[in-house]
Amino acid sequence: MNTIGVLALQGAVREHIRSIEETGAAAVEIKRKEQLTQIDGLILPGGESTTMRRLIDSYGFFDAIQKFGKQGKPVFGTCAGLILMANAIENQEQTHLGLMDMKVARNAFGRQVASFEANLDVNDVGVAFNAVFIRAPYILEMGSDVEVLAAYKNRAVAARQGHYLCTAFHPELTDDNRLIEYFAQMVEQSKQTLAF
Ligand SMILES: NC(=O)CC[C@H](N)C(=O)O
Repeated sequence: MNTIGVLALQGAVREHIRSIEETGAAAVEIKRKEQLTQIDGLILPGGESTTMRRLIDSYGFFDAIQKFGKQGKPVFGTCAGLILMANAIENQEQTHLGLMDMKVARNAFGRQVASFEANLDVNDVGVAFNAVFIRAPYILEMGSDVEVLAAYKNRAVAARQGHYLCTAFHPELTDDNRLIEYFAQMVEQSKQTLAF
């Protein structure tokens, strides 16, 4: 059985744990970096990216997560997790894990529409997702290795780069598990590849 961890320093952890379990994979809350060796894929949840970054540093996760990704193990960032994965952030000098070749804008849909839901199709995954956006970022620019999977009002809001996946919205807040199932398949494929 595959085991998927959720970085459990801050943010929407419990909802991800539930959705992972519903795919049939084992779910673990990751609170110490040593636990990363026990999982096959990692989710970086939504929350507040600057707070999460502070906690990543204080618990010594920074190098450990980068190493996890460089080993070819899948990582899925939702909302603040997407910001953590980007290698550039608009109007901000500090970047975080830099796993994906993309520049993101934070709180990008503006104050009036801080939270909203939209009906989205996600390439490779399915149609008619009820996507929940909460003070969401979007992807402004990306390298040629990054494939946009979904857009809202012409803004890229879901993308994949090899074994890295990100969404600006929160799939864990609905009971539509197609995105987490897609990630679980990425985890299964990488496990088979890495075994050889
Ligand atoms: N729902 C979310 O994860 C919001 C992300 C938050 N606006 C940030 O910049 O980190």
